[in-house]
Amino acid sequence: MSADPLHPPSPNPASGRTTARTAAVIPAAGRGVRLGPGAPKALRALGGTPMLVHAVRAMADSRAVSLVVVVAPPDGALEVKSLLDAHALPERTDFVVVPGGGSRQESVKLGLDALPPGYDIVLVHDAARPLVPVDTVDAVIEAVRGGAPAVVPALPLADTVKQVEPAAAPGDPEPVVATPDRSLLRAVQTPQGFDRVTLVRAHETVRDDVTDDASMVEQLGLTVVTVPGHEEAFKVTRPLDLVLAEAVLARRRHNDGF
Ligand SMILES: Nc1ccn([C@@H]2O[C@H](COP(=O)(O)OP(=O)(O)OP(=O)(O)O)[C@@H](O)[C@H]2O)c(=O)n1
Ligand SMILES: C[C@](O)(CO)[C@H](O)COP(=O)(O)O
Repeated sequence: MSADPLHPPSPNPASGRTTARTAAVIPAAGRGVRLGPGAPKALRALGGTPMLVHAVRAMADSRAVSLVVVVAPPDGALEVKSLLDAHALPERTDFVVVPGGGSRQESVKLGLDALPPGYDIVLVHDAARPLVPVDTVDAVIEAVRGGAPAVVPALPLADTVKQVEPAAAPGDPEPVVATPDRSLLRAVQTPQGFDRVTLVRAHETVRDDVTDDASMVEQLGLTVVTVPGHEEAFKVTRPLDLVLAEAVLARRRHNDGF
């Protein structure tokens, strides 16, 4: 049968397959240098529970997610395994823990390598985004099921953005060279969702250091699309973020009657 030019084959093998199985990879091997001294960031407490446990629950809360691969600090896989065993997690979800690498990108690749066959859709979610709502997770999965090979949750920017040149000497002011059109800029979050074949190809092909997985798919020349992100999916990066995360969690618990 010859190819139909009006209906080319979908670039996404998971397209339209509402039964496609979904796994989440959670890179959690970072130190959290910007958060300040202490345990590895993913293991620090938020509302008395390690941030990583919140992030794992956020993925497992989606009924579509049946496997979560946690990428632990390189020497902390056993500790992370015990931690997950000690916390109540949904029984319908399987968990795998693997040691991570020296960069986020390496850690995600190690998580992908540990994925068993049979999962066509893969989410990549930062342990450092413990409060992402399940509706955001499900919106990402739906968009991948709908045919997009790569999907990112995104929010408009609240601040005006300036492009600068490096300062002439440390401590000197940086000259502003441009003010990009803010209406066309987005801050992207996780989970980012992918058809598995595309994500594996991106990690095998792209050698540049990048800060998110979607940009690797962009480098393959494929289209990445956005779905609405959520303010509560923010990344705990600096100390003030942890204060905000505690406040958001306390409000949720109050609203839920805990
Ligand atoms: N070698 C690394 C580095 C980062 N990550 C993970 O990637 C996510 C990205 O969040 P980020 O705030 O960049 O985490 P850190 O790298 O830990 O932060 P910092 O740069 O402040 O050390 C985190 O869940 C982090 O654990 C990882 O799995 N492996
Ligand atoms: C993946 C990410 O969270 C999307 O916003 C972000 O790029 C991670 O960047 P970081 O420099 O590792 O914090």
